[in-house]
Amino acid sequence: MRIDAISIFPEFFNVLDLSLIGKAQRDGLLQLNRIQLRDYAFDRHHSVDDTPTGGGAGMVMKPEPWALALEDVLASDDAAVRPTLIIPTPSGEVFTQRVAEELAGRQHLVFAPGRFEGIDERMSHWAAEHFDVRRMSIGDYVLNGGESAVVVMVEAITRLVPGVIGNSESLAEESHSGEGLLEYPVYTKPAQWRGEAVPEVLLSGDHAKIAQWRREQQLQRTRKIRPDLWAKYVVAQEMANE
Ligand SMILES: N#Cc1c(-c2ccc3cc[nH]c3c2)n[nH]c1N
Repeated sequence: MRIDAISIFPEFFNVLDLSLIGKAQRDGLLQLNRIQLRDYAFDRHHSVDDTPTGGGAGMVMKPEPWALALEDVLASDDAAVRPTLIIPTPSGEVFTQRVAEELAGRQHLVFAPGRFEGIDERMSHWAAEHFDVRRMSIGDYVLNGGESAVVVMVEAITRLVPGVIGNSESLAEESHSGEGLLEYPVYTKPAQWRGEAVPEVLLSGDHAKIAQWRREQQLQRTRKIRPDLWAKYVVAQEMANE
């Protein structure tokens, strides 16, 4: 998988060189290119923003530097592959595990995190001629820019690429995977810690009972903590039993 991340703060993505995603890059499973947007602004100050047409507070990012950067990405891409352009925005579709699973199957992802009040709308209209454009939000809260969202999405997506996570079995038991239930509580040594013991069943060696306890914990947690996910789970169970 090739990933291009264009930003006025490309160093923001250095965190992706750590841990498993960094190793996946070194192993050749992922290619992560960081691109400085200001390299595509040719005035004396390499300015990438201007005042909002129609008035209003703040500044808006000009479309031209983005188009020039994206054209360079296209020029260095395999023409047979139509890249997916992900534009982080609070007004986008919600990024979920399902979306991460979908995008993990793509060959080439390009991220365009804006700053200021956002990017001139015409950029995404132009880009739609050359990319599959997805305006994406990582949640209902407001950030100062899209770079944090890119880090979140890249981690959620790339960990699903075969070979990136050593133990792919663990993916199936995680929150929001498979049936959409929350994950069960986990414990390790010591068996007794500051007055609290590990649940007895986990020490029993009875794998069937342990699996049953873990399943019950998933159901109880999901019902208590995420009634929205619980409702979806109940409907899915009813439909499966029809
Ligand atoms: N994704 C996402 C976002 C953002 C976001 C994205 C881009 C820009 C550019 C300026 N401000 C931004 C906020 N806020 N909250 C989210 N879930």
